Amino acid sequence: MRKKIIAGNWKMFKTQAEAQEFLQGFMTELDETPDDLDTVLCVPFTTLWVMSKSLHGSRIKLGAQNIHWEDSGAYTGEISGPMLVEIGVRYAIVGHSERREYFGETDETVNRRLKAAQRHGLTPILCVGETKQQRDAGETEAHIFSQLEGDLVDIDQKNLVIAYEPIWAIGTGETCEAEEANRVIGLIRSKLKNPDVSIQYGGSVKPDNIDEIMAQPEIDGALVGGASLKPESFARIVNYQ
Ligand SMILES: O=C[C@H](O)COP(=O)(O)O
Repeated sequence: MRKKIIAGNWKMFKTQAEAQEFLQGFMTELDETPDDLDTVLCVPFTTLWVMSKSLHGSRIKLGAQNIHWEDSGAYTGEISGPMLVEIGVRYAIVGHSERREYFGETDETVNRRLKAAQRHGLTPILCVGETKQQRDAGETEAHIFSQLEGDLVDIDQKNLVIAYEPIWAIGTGETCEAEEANRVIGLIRSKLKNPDVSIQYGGSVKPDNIDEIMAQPEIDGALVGGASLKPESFARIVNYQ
């Protein structure tokens, strides 16, 4: 059965003090979440530990924004599976378009990072999506299929989440129409071996569009950037109707 997963991706925002302040407000605003919904906060590495302590015993799960393919080694600036697992992390975003664009992530390194996450029992959230140029050129499907082909080589699809994030909708306020996101996510699902993989939509998800997004039959959740930074807006998203 497909699980619903709403994850906040804080990107490079919030100090430890700001993270704790967020949590106080967020917990107050949050309704009782249903059993089939995972709420996840993917926070910067520096706030993982304090968040892990604060979230102990709560139903909110912790996520990292990246993971290295090796368990240890001379990889300055990277973080490994054992380091994340030790402090209670459960999810790891892999292959976000910002990692692909600014930090040279390729389908091959994404594939290696996915394998590392699974090896350590973490659930990877694999991000795929097209640029505006690719969409305008009618290359959306071909691009996403090519990403999936490279990223998913020898990946166990039993412990995997995919996020469809059209790059042109990230941080722009320009949301992909819910029906269109539903269509692309259906196409992504048609390429998977396991039909029960949860597939999220990401890209300018806000309190005022989450209900329509979550009403789509193919969409199992959301990966939320900007709107996950404010307690009241992220709580409204998690409390979707
Ligand atoms: O990981 C989250 C996405 O990049 C979406 O970001 P956004 O909600 O600010 O558009």
